[in-house]
Amino acid sequence: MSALLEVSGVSKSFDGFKAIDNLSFSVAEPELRAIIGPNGAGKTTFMDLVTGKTRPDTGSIRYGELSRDLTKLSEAQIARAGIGRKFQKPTVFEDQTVFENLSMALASPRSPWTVLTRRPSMEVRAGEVAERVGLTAHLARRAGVLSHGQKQWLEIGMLLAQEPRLLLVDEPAAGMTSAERERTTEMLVEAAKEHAVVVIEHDMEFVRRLNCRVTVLHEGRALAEGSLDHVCADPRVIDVYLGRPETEGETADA
Ligand SMILES: Nc1ncnc2c1ncn2[C@@H]1O[C@H](COP(=O)(O)OP(=O)(O)OP(=O)(O)O)[C@@H](O)[C@H]1O
Repeated sequence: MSALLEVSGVSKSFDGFKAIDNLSFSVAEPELRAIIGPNGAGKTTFMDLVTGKTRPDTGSIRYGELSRDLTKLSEAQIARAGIGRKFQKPTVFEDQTVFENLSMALASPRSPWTVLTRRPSMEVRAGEVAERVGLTAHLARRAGVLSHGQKQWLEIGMLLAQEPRLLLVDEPAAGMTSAERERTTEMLVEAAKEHAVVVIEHDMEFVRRLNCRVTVLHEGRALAEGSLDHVCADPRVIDVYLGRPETEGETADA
């Protein structure tokens, strides 16, 4: 495993308020990483910085073998470089079928080398992606009639179809049933065998099932990093996020 993304000494202020404060963070390829932390810790801002939606005041964000500085690239260039982002709310084309949604995503691969290689047909590839996200039986259905969880899976599928190297996923479990949450963890664990996957999540059971390295953000800094058990035992993490057992247990502030 080598570092795919290397964030070094990044700070970002909004009207004098430091949302990200000298943050350093790296992710390997492949790797599954969870980011947890209290509201306002800077988790979304972190994703905004990596995807070019927000520019850092200081620091560098390097990516890939050529260590390209993402702070110099546009959002579109960053997406084309293989960084996919899933926002909290699903954004699928509700009037199109699952197959059509996946086909549209497949038609615009992010990685330049995918267009140079001979590819199986759209039907085959859409079928493969649908299987990865548990939607094989729903290919002909309109996306609008899917459950919330299925829409989230479809969007994950649309991102996977574009063959990202780094996938950023913001609170995928929100609003899902427990069965859907379980299926989603399996999906992300599977995806992280090939890609770098960074997941922001408040649901601690979900994070536990991801069984991966966890970074705790607090006031724009990485407060702790390691296994979930390791960070959960850190008194600083208990103070700012988990709360003492007699008050909140592991529920955090979801
Ligand atoms: N565009 C902006 N303008 C002003 N302040 C901002 C902006 N974006 C973020 N902030 C502030 O930066 C801080 C970090 O916000 P951010 O949304 O990154 O936190 P978060 O960890 O994602 O929180 P949550 O868990 O609630 O989503 C917050 O205090 C927020 O109000």
